[in-house]
Amino acid sequence: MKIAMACDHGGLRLKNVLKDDLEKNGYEVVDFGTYTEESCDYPDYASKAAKAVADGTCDKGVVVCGTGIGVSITANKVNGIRCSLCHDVFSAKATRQHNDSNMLAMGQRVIGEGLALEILHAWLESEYEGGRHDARIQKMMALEKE
Ligand SMILES: O=C(CO)[C@H](O)[C@H](O)[C@H](O)COP(=O)(O)O
Repeated sequence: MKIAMACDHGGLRLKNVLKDDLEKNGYEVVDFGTYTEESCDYPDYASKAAKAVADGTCDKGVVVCGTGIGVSITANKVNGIRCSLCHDVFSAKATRQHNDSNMLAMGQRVIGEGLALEILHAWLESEYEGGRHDARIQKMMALEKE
């Protein structure tokens, strides 16, 4: 599975921890930056990862900033993206099972690395349940066409 990743300066350290873990576990990572701690603007990087997921270049995406909020708002502006900001394992599982989330956002200034790794794996390893959730997702995505 190919994972698009991106961050700003506020999420660089956590992104690198998550990236190393993904690569050790056999995932292919495409890292859209940023690559240094120099202050930058999260939309410049989160948008690239989101577009790579939306156009099918990558299967899923993981984005990180200080809070996770800026990167998640950015990613959700791209058509086809359902980016979920998760700081607990229950939500990470639920958003895959119910929302068929295709991107995960987390905040380096909010949670520690251990919990972030648990959330990442819960999210990646949970499957969409379909059924009653299909119509709800279709209604959400129809808003992109209004
Ligand atoms: O978008 C954010 C806030 O919701 C992120 O946390 C950013 O990383 C943050 O705004 C960056 O802040 P900084 O003071 O420029 O480091």
